Amino acid sequence: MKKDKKHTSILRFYPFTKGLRHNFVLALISIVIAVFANYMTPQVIRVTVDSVINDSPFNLPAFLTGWIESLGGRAFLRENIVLCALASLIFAVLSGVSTYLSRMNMAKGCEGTVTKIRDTLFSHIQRLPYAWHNLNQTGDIIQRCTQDVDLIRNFISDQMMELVRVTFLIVVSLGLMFAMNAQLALIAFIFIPIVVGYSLIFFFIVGDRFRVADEAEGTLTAIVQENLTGVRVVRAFGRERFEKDKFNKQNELFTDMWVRLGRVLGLNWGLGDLLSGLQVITIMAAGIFFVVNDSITEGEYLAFIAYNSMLVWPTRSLGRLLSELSKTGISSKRLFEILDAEPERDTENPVTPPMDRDIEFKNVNFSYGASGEVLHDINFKIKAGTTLGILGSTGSGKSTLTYLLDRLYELPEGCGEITVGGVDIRRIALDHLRRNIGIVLQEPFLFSKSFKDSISDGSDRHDLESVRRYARLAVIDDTIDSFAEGYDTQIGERGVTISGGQKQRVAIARMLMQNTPIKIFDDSLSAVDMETDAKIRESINQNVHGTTIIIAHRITTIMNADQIIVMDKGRIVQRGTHETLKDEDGIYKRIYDTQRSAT
Ligand SMILES: Nc1ncnc2c1ncn2[C@@H]1O[C@H](COP(=O)(O)OP(=O)(O)OP(=O)(O)O)[C@@H](O)[C@H]1O
Repeated sequence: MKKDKKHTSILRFYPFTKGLRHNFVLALISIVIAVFANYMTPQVIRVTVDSVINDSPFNLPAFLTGWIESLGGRAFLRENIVLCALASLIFAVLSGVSTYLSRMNMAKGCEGTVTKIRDTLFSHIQRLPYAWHNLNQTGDIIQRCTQDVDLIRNFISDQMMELVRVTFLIVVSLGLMFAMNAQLALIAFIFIPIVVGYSLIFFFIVGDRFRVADEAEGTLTAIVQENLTGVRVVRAFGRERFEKDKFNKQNELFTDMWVRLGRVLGLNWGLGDLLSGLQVITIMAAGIFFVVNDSITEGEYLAFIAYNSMLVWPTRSLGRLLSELSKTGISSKRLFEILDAEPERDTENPVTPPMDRDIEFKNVNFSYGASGEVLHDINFKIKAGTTLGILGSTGSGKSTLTYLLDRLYELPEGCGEITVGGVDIRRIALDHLRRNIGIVLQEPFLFSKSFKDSISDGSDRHDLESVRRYARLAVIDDTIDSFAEGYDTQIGERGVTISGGQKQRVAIARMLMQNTPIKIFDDSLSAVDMETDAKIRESINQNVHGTTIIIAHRITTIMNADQIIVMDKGRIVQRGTHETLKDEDGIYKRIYDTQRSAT
């Protein structure tokens, strides 16, 4: 995947919060109220100890002192000491309710935002070019869409709120401590820049190690995914041991990365705890010294210790949050590497011409990149409604012709032209182009659905009878009926396993049902026996209309085509009909003779 050189900040996710920002604001307000309520309890203790139990004057804002005096002052509170406990209870309830409201609003805002991120990622991936998918490992993409999105979710739901809360806690704690005793507060404060400073150093070290660990995990996921997808090849070639070794090696590398990351995190937390412990002991000892010297009252000392413990925890959290933030930064960068990838686009003012017209390749040259040209000077025309057969050795460029026609790969300007009805396909709306071209691949992919849904592609427009009609054309009807649940039989992971040839025939039925004016069979009869191959071709010839391209290695599959081209090393080396080519010296005749003598 192309590495993003730009500074990618988590702030780039801000647009995804649209429509949910009120939830974040409410969560923020609730958190501030909760912090305020938390901080009031030590004040209640201080006033109770110093001014209700002892005789110090009420050190409170004027309006509160006035209100207490109007009730009857110290004497009234001593008689009704339960009121002091009630005040604590009110603040505890206020804190609980506000915490609940902040969590609830945060969950709404966060889950809504993450849902949008996931939706955007998924639909963006749908629109990314086929070439992008070929270049990037599926496992790594899955890992980014799950694990990295989860880290963003953690950031929004926990870290972001925590950052606000912790900053607010630190500011309020320090404010109250400075108001009570500036010297003692200064001692408490000195530790903060030290903890935050060393956390910043870890922020960069952790970020780097996390990136390496995350990439290693992406590779590990890709190995598992490849192994599961290619399970048949693994078994058939006895590659289990090789695959296991490959997995173990990557697993060890991945473990090693996390152990190294854990070591740094452990050091970070350990050092942080040590510093926090030192700070608490220092404040306790200094506080006692201040009480003995009458610089602060006992109530103030108790409140001070309470505020200091409230300060220690957020300061530690700030350090932890900074190291977590560096992980989030890496994850957001990895997600934006996907989101910034250029999707497939139509040209300006795309056209939607009729597609049941002649197809023409004119002077087409093509390469997949640095690997050299795979198509050289390709010229041919398929008259509308006729069939073109393509024969050629492996790697001669047959499939590339169909990729270009379907614009799975774009033919660059200056590399020739492909037209349908005289219109350059680069000007045709992609959606229109692909809706009008049906392709069956050699190894078709079938989703885990019933036979009926696989053939009708889940569309409700088709009843069983019409599905059956296309299954018959693809000579798969009898096979489907032989399953106990017939057309409702589930195929794939949760259902029956069908053979390669059966898969090809289901895919052919699916394509025929789409009834596209252009149909491509890319070596899609390779896994069926010759007799079935003949039956399928026969039924298609008689019942299906439109322009057809058949790529095959078997002469019998293409021999009835209106014209045949023979490809070799990216060039058309022969063209004609079966009748002309079978007698012409060249690849076609050689293959024909070989295959004829083998039957
Ligand atoms: N996505 C790709 N990236 C780079 N090179 C590719 C890509 N796809 C195919 N090629 C190369 O292009 C050449 C033509 O491949 P293509 O699949 O078109 O051949 P083919 O004639 O269809 O082969 P086969 O009969 O084996 O399916 C081959 O050398 C192949 O390695």
